[in-house]
Amino acid sequence: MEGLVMKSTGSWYIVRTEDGEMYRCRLRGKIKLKDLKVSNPIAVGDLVEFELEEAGESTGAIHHIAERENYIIRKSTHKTAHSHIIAANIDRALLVVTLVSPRTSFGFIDRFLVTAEAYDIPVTLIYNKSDLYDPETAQYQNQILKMYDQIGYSGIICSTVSGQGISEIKELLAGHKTLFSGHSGVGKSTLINQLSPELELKTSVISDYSDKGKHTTTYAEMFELAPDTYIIDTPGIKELGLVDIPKEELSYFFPEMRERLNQCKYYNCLHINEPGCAVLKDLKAGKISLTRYESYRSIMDETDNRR
Ligand SMILES: Nc1nc2c(ncn2[C@@H]2O[C@H](COP(=O)(O)OP(=O)(O)OP(=O)(O)O)[C@@H](O)[C@H]2O)c(=O)[nH]1
Ligand SMILES: [Zn+2]
Repeated sequence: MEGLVMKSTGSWYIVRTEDGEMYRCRLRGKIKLKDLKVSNPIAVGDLVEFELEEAGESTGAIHHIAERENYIIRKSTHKTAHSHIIAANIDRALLVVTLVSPRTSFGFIDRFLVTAEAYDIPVTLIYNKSDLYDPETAQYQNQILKMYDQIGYSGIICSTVSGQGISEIKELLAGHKTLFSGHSGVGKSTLINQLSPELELKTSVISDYSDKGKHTTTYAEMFELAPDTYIIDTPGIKELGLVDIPKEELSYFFPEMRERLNQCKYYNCLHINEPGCAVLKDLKAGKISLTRYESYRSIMDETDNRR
């Protein structure tokens, strides 16, 4: 049988077949892990083949994992493994942010975007709580939306109170697997529940299956919103694991810098104070956003300190 992994803790996996049946599966024997040291060899979003342990039972053994298009990891809580795969085969990530109550920092947004670039996952920014904006904030919001849009991160302004943007988000999700992320309090759960009124019911079905009273909130879970349309919720996952990017390569993960790299005088320009730097020139000219550049420098300092 074939199915899609809806939840993965590392010791068992909830697999959904095309007819909508759920199976609790384990790994049969050892599947080769290549060189990646992870606590869960199979992740949410993986397509797997499995066999029923016994005819008529709802437990199975997985014997094959289809090759992944992409995956995203975080640091593992296990002592023995380096990382935990949050999800695989993601079509798009939505980062829910807010300008008010609470305000999401540019640093957080840009770290998320760098990570997504590194994993090759397109991102759309969801600016929530627009019902709380005064005219000034609304204007500021438009500037920010435009700034990110120009470098390839489209945005949708939305509100779960007024309903603004909700249908646009639904359209974006249709037919895809979409990862939802965002700081606590931005309205991620409220939004997800509005996108699918039946979701709460489905959530409880999955937890009945797997949790047995134990609370494991740091595992991503996938839900079906509509046929062929899935969302991956990441409760309690604060940040995506920022892969360790050498500082010489960091600018490659900022699209607005990447497109200027071959215009810098030095091929190994770090865009800090080098003469003939195309990034600094366009930063001064206002063609590169100062907040983006500040995030670049701050991520670079962090990597320096970790080494
Ligand atoms: N005014 C306003 N409040 C909202 C909106 N969306 C959500 N909220 C409120 O924001 C608060 C946080 O919403 P949640 O959905 O719990 O946020 P979350 O991001 O899931 O947070 P965690 O559950 O902590 O991860 C709640 O009080 C919501 O009612 C919105 O569009 N406008
Ligand atoms: Zn440069």
